[in-house]
Amino acid sequence: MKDTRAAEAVIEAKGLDLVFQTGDGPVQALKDVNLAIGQGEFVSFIGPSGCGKTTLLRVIAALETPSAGRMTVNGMTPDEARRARAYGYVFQAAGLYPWRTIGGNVRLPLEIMGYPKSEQAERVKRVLELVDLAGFEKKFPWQLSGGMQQRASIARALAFDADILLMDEPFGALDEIVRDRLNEELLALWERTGKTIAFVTHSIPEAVYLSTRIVVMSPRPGRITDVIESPLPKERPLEIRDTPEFIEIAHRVREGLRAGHGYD
Ligand SMILES: Nc1ncnc2c1ncn2[C@@H]1O[C@H](COP(=O)(O)OP(=O)(O)OP(=O)(O)O)[C@@H](O)[C@H]1O
Repeated sequence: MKDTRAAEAVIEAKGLDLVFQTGDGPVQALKDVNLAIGQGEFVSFIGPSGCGKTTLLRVIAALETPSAGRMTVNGMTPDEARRARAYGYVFQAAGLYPWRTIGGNVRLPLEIMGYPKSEQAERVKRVLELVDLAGFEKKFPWQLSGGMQQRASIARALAFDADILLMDEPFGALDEIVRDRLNEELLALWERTGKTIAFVTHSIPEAVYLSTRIVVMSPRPGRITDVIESPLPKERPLEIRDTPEFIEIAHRVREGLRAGHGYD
């Protein structure tokens, strides 16, 4: 599939293959993945379990090494990009350290990276405000709801102000109402900051609501089967999900999932 964004791509995969050697033989987690993500895009990856969504995100983050092909992040290798602090990573579970306060958790990457103390404090304050957690700095994770903990983990990923945010099913474990709210907040944050976001989800409505582009993947071998552009405006109240345009894109995503081996 030809991609016109290649020229200004911040994340670019070319002919990417990744094979895991397991006790049961080789597993082709990614096969011939070609994709270019442009500056400021919000790209979701959707597909059934085992289609390689997490593996692809992990390749971007230098946590997995491809068997063939090439991944570049800001024109660098993923490992160079990691060292250049090109991205923040948000996992499915909030993964906060229970013995550290919310502020202490958000500050951790800044401590590791050796930011001066005064700048640490200033950044922690700013990102907690950004995710609407001002005033919760001294609380411990167990004193916060699941949704608030996930917001704290987003704040932690934002703390060093990377241009790229990698998010692996960050809201998968939350109930629908909390998830709706965090979806709205994430969109507002994306609009305010202009970051490039790569987002893994199992949810069709979530993918359609959030994304400028939806990448549909299929398993065995893990590959991209469809890429759907969203014509929805940047400004998206939750009610947009009832519009014919939204329903039409959701339908196309569902069809894409079906064509690539059934989702339901
Ligand atoms: N470290 C590993 N060793 C061996 N096989 C692995 C490893 N990591 C992933 N796999 C396999 O690679 C394939 C893709 O896995 P991946 O976790 O990327 O899929 P996914 O689309 O994110 O799935 P899910 O939606 O369940 O999280 C699966 O078959 C998985 O079992």
